Amino acid sequence: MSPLLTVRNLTKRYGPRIGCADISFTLWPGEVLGIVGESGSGKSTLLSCLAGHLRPDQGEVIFATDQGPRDVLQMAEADRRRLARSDWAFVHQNPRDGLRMGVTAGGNVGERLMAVGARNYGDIRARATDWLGRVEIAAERIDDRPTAFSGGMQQRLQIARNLVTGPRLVFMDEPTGGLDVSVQARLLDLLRGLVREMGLSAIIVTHDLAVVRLLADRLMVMKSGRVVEQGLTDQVLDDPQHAYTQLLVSSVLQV
Ligand SMILES: Nc1ncnc2c1ncn2[C@@H]1O[C@H](COP(=O)(O)OP(=O)(O)OP(=O)(O)O)[C@@H](O)[C@H]1O
Repeated sequence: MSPLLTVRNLTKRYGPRIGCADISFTLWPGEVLGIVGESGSGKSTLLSCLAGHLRPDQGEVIFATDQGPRDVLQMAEADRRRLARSDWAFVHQNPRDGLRMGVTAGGNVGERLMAVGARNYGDIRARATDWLGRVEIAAERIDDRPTAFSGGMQQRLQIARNLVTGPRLVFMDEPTGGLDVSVQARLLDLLRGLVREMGLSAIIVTHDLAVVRLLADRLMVMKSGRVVEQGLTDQVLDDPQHAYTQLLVSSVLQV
């Protein structure tokens, strides 16, 4: 088996300030990597660089495309966009950033299928209905706009919109952030089911250790733009080696 994603020495500065520095890791197919750290540790910067939303200053991001491993950073913009559409998904913390609020729930899901070539209306609607069900949105809401949905429903719709095309790599930025605790628990449960069932490969940024405990196979702990510790999730959380991770785990650092 070859890696799905290989990241080498990724660095992004904002003027003199470090966004993230010298990040290297490998993601294997079917693996979920959690990235944790307090606010300002560089998690979002790293995720944005990986997903192509931000141009790093240095480094390599090698993705296993259908045509073999390619450095995403060296690709032509049009090729990278095509790859992002067909192979990747990005779940934003705020569903408004990942949904089209003026389009119906069914349209939000169906549009992604059309973007990768689906043309048959009946088929698209059937698959959209199926996916709404999988994220626990009643079929009768298919023609409602997300503006009529609660925050938790909007987030579940965003997840359906992102997973309907069967992406090979899913980026998630604080997927349960900004929701009530009970809504978070339900969403987390749903995500765990989908991750297992679909064998998803994902990179999840969060400051919530409960999220990574439930979803991530492996964990990367960031501080001041650098990785201070990485390993299997249970190992890192149960026996943290770095003093900063120990603080995070003991909840002294509430972020
Ligand atoms: N657009 C920007 N311009 C200048 N500095 C930035 C910018 N975005 C982030 N930074 C800085 O880069 C560092 C990493 O920030 P980043 O937002 O990646 O951290 P984070 O761990 O995602 O934090 P949060 O959880 O609050 O989103 C911080 O020092 C931050 O101030």
